[in-house]
Amino acid sequence: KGVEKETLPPPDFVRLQDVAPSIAQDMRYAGSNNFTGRPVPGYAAGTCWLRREAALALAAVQKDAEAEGLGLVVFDCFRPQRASNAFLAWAQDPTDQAMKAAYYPGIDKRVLFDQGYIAAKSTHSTGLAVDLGFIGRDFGTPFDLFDAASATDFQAIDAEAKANRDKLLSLMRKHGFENLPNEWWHFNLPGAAKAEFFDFEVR
Ligand SMILES: C[C@@H](N)C(=O)N[C@H](C)C(=O)O
Ligand SMILES: [Zn+2]
Repeated sequence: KGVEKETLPPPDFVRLQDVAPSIAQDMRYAGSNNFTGRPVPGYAAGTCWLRREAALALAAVQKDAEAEGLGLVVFDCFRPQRASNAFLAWAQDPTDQAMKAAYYPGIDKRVLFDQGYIAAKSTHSTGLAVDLGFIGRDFGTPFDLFDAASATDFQAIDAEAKANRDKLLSLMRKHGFENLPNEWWHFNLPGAAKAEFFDFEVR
């Protein structure tokens, strides 16, 4: 399917804040604390927008997490197509290595797309995908560390980090999400790859 050029969120998109206000939001692409080192085009604000079904499923995950003394924090939600386009341009610019040490120390940025760490047409642009963790918990690697150690079932991490990955995976699966195996933080609802893609600005 093509990308819908919308200026406003479609009616079946909601702000996560309106559905699950206790979920923390640390929307990394709206600021400079991300692998590009600067705010990403399309994120005018650090607001988590999702399709209603994804937001409701995430609210159910949060309820279960809170019952175990945990709290979710989201790092990315809906991602406008123009942001993915900017990621592609960034990956093709070898002169910009400002964030290499922090985000892709062992890999050439030009192969990040081929190796599946970033998608040219991302499920995030359907509003059915989310990047997240638990507040204050160690997952063995930081969000968006593009490295083999970020694979969800990577074994050579300490027991506490492994337990946190396993707990996040089981809670997300319980409420219908699928995980991207090479990134412990990335989840989407089934069918996201074939859903409609959007390009409205995040405000
Ligand atoms: C870039 C990372 N946070 C991510 O979401 N990766 C997947 C593959 C995507 O871009 O859809
Ligand atoms: Zn993601």
